[in-house]
Amino acid sequence: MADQNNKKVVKVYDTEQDVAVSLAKYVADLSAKFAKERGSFTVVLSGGYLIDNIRKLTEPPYVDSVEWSKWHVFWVDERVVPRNHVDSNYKLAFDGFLSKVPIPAGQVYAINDALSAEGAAEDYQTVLKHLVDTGVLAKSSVTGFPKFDLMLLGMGPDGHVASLFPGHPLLKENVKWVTHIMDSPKLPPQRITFTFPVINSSAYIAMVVCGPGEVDAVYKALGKTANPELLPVQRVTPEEELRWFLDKVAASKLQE
Ligand SMILES: O=C(O)[C@H](O)[C@@H](O)[C@H](O)[C@H](O)COP(=O)(O)O
Repeated sequence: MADQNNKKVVKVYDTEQDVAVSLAKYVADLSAKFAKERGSFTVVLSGGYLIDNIRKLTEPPYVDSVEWSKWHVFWVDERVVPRNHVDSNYKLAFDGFLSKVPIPAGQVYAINDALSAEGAAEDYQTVLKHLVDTGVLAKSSVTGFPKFDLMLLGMGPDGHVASLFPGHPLLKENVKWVTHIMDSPKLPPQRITFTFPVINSSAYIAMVVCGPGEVDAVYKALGKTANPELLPVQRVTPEEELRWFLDKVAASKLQE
């Protein structure tokens, strides 16, 4: 299924293993493209199952063939906990991915865990502004917001992406690049998150959803019945391509 108008591609694979294989190739191809075109590759991670879904990148051939030295790694959202806490998205990514590939430590932009939620969001935005000024991070000529090369996102059962939850006032934030939330319905409650203008200024987004937990949300987001109130995930419209990676279980209602 491909929709040229809004640059959305929906791919359904038999198993989660097939998703992981295809996702690794997709990421590696984009890494090669941006390393060649821009000399750097800016990749945004989320928490949840996504880190497990990208595990094939830590294995041959990718662990040897990807130009890891060009990678700059960011988080679309982070929980306000110490970096070694079990709830930390940084820890999740480090244990499952970053500790297994040779990305230079100075190119991994963790959230400052010594600050409050508000302070950490401001600090992260300052880091991003500096990287735009130095040309590591591109800037969208359409929106003026930073333009990440690739965001790797998951979706929650309520259709949330990053820490942007249904009905929450933060969905409307259109000035800040990074903001904070003190009342996240998914615990822990204090988080920092990219805003929609930043998410939607990115070049490519992979939306990775496998297993039974999000069957209804996938159907609401992609099914034929129009959903009167847009889920956060339905507001995701990157500049080049939004590609859904689903396994058959997650897509089961779509295929009825
Ligand atoms: O900090 C977080 O909670 C994540 O970054 C969040 O945005 C996640 O990607 C979705 O909630 C999907 O989570 P699952 O993959 O666990 O369903």
